[in-house]
Amino acid sequence: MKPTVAPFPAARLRRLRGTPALRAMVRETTLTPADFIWPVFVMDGHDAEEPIPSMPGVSRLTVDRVAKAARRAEALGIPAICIFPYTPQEARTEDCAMAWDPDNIANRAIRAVKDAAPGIAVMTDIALDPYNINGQDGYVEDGEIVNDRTVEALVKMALAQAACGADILGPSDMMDGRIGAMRTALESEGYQKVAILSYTAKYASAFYGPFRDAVGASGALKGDKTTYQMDPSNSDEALRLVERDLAEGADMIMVKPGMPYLDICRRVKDSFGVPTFAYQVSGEYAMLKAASQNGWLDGPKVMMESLMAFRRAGCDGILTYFAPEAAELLGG
Ligand SMILES: NCC(=O)CCC(=O)O
Repeated sequence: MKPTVAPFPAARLRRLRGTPALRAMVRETTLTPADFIWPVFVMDGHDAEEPIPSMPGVSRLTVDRVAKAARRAEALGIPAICIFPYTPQEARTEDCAMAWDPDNIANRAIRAVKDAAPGIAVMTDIALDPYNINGQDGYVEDGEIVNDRTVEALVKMALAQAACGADILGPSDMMDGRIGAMRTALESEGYQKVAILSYTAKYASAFYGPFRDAVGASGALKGDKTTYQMDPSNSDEALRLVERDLAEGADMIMVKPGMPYLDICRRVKDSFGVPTFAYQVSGEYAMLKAASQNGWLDGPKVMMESLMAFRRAGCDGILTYFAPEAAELLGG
């Protein structure tokens, strides 16, 4: 559609920007607390939290405090919370068996949230990195991240999370074939209602640094993730991945990181029209927080502007550490 514009002065585009009422009338994009998924970090212990220095305002929470956070999310109108476990280095192993232990910290948090706030959708993370001795998302054999053996482990992890009541599984590992393998296993084990929000276009990004501090992976990670996460130079490849994940049974797809990849969000939404999410990752959060703490940016304003940008780029929702703060500002 080509907009019609009369010649000046018949057309003065500033007319509709003249007052708050006129601006509200012609606003094209909306942002509400229902657009957010709130990622939270869970750690062992009771009634405690531990601030994450590289993510000002974000703390790791014990399971009981995650349950409290879920009640807060519910009160604010945030529909979903996403759980990430913190694992100390000494608890990481080569076989990653803790990943599918029904009593690992993430699975205990899923159950606690379902108990405390049954109206909230619980999303999980599926990848081996929180449990892996070398911080990689897959098993490492002779220096290589192996695909098929990793997928078998991820399926076990998915089933354990589904058994604990997870509503949305978030495979973030970028192995090939994992969506199909999980979907088949979920169907055959009676978990037909469990949704998959696939981390489909997940780029090998330097913006994940603070997250690795948060989950205890910074010291653990050996090498990088460039043999499985996407090359930041690529865009067509993201569309092939979306097509593949949808064909394998993903219900929703994600682009990650967010702000530097809004072009990908727009292409994905325009090409497929499926529920599309973006992850405003830890580094994006840290940049905005650090600049606002220094007085270089207006924190609340850049937060809201950045979140609106995701919606304008076609995203149906945003995983963001700003979720509670933004929801409060929106009057949630
Ligand atoms: N699998 C989840 C992540 O890698 C999150 C990254 C971030 O927030 O930086």
